[in-house]
Amino acid sequence: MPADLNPIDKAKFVAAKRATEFVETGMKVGLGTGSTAAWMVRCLGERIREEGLRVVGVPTSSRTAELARQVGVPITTLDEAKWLDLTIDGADEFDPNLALIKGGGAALLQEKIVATASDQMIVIADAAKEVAQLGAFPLPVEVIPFGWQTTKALIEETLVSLDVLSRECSLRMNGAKPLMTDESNYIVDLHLKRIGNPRQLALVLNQIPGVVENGLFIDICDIVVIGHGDGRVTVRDINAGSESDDFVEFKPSDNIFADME
Ligand SMILES: O=C(CO)[C@H](O)[C@H](O)COP(=O)(O)O
Repeated sequence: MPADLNPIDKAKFVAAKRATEFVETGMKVGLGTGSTAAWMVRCLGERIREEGLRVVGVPTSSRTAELARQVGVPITTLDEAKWLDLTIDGADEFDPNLALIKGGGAALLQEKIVATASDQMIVIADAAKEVAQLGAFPLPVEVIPFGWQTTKALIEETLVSLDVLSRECSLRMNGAKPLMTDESNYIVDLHLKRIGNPRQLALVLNQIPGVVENGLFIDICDIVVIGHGDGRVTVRDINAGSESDDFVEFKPSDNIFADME
């Protein structure tokens, strides 16, 4: 077991742990992807073992599916579950309206499908992910491999016309080869100026032939749980217009690190 976590991982852990308190027995839960979502899956596994919580998860990536199996979270497919009570996922950036940039872990397509098929989406993030305006984090766009260079050129043309392009878009690589998503697509990362109108950009991008989905999540996230390195957690609910702070005890059990050994 790691002796201790660095402040960022601690912040991710406490956000994840606090968010799992929203999960009740009998729920169908979308399981996000990424390092913060991985803590949430581990914390859910712990609640299943220790409290007998009964849930079924729908993973948003093959990586999350593997972790869920390892830590004892039962999983099913979205087609089987059809509609979910809750999705808990990480984000690369969130703004004051809880618009998000996601896809740093290349799972944005399944993440958007699963979150949209949920009554509620909770984002878990360390405080560094909060921004006044989206756009510092490169915006991931999933494209089909066929003609990807043409698609990329069309994306850049569109970004120039909207005056948001900062520099040339890049194809995400995995070593010497293009990174392949779980759906066998590519990811093009868009390097942008700050995004003035994320809703417009999301719509325009998805109209370009070859684009499968973009990493802007607009009007999908309901609650953000923000973790801080000292164990403080802020819960912001956009629909209720509320915000509250509390502390989550940082006491991960030895078991929770089992999959990391
Ligand atoms: O969108 C995602 C994966 O596609 C992740 O949720 C996002 O990249 C945040 O990851 P992390 O929690 O590791 O910072």
